[in-house]
Amino acid sequence: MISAPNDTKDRDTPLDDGTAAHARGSFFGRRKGHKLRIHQADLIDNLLPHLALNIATPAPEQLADLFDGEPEDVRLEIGFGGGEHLIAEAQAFPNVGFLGCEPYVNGMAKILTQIEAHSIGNIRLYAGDAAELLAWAPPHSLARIDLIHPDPWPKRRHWKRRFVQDATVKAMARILKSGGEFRFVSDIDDYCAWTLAHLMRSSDFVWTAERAADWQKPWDGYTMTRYGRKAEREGRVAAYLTFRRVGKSSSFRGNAPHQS
Ligand SMILES: C[S@@+](CC[C@H](N)C(=O)[O-])C[C@H]1O[C@@H](n2cnc3c(N)ncnc32)[C@H](O)[C@@H]1O
Repeated sequence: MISAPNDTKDRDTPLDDGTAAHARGSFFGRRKGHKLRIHQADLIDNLLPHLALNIATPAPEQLADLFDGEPEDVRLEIGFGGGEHLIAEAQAFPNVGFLGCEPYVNGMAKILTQIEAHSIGNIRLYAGDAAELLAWAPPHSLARIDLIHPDPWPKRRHWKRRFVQDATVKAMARILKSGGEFRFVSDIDDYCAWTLAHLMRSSDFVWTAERAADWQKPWDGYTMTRYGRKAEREGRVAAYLTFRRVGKSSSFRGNAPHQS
């Protein structure tokens, strides 16, 4: 069964500092687009259940246990869209386990097609709101979180819909290992400034850039996504921001079931 996005009102959440409130409302986009082709619908029905995370049950102590073999690290990509970047990373790093989160069913169908075509074994999927996944994952369990061209919500009255909020920054800090990375890409200047402001006022992260080239150029081996290509075509330049998780989180001690 596909693990449906949970209604967090009806279950205990590990966090009570605002992340739960955000989890009730972090996804504002479309869940469905054009009708799926027959094979895509078949993959949703028959392949996705084998790869889907079931966040209604507690997370394993080690996220590596979700994968065959012993991945050396586990990473998460939030809102992978058509999955171009996630597929390329999973192929480039076969010893890493990847969690991909995307509520848009047509994106999920696209990535399943690629997973099947290339027999990729190191991706697990969640077809819901990433804030729920952040609340589910055990502390210090991820080496990296990627957020690539998130929905920009440019109007001021919609800023609260942006994925980057103080609560999600805290939630990411909780589950990233010390030294782990949060990578953010956007071609919307205002969202980049917003993200810098949110991450820099968190004592859990430092921005790693030392020179302009560090945020003006993509990382080595970076695979451009559909939205990245669209931005380039339309003349918008993306920024590539890397934040490193520093120290150990203390904000969540005492109220998280998964304590290290
Ligand atoms: C602008 S698209 C970018 C897709 C892809 N990363 C790319 O660069 O082509 C943003 C994606 O984030 C997904 N998204 C939005 N809110 C989300 C959330 N709360 N959790 C997970 N994914 C989300 C949307 O469904 C959409 O596919």
